Amino acid sequence: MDMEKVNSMDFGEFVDVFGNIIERCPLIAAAVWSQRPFSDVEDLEKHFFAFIDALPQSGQEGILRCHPDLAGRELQQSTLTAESQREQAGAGLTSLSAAEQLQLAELNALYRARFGFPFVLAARLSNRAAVPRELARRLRCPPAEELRTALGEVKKIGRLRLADLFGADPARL
Ligand SMILES: NC(=O)N[C@H]1NC(=O)NC1=O
Repeated sequence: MDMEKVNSMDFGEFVDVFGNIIERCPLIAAAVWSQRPFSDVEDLEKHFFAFIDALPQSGQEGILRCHPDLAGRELQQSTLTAESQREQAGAGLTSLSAAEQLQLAELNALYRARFGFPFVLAARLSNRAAVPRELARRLRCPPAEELRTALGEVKKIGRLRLADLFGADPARL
């Protein structure tokens, strides 16, 4: 895909293609469409991120709440989005032992109880051993810092998804 094609997309097509750059938040793609034309992928990405940054805290927490748990119920029930399924599988989270699943479920529940939103991590940059370690570490962070960290992970996920669509190297975005 190239930018000329993106800039010529009508609203419906744009939201179909970019609606899940931020997990289950097509509203963000809908808002970004109004800001076309985009000069390059980096510029497009900036608009997604600026929308997130401009939200009040309740909206930012809402974005986090749109994310499925890592190795959670939706993975078990095969109701994840295609992108999330691929990311979680890539990190080995679809082949956890029963004990690993239980450990992650307990940590996910503790995290949600403490912060009021699910634990979000760019699974493609992690692996099945690192996920529970990172979760346990972030559980001890102050809430304001944790919100910033979690939104940073949302952006990493978005950057990787954009890079997939454009066949780009995410490090160069
Ligand atoms: N909870 C959570 O981090 N979920 C997200 N992470 C990721 O890489 N894909 C997701 O859906």
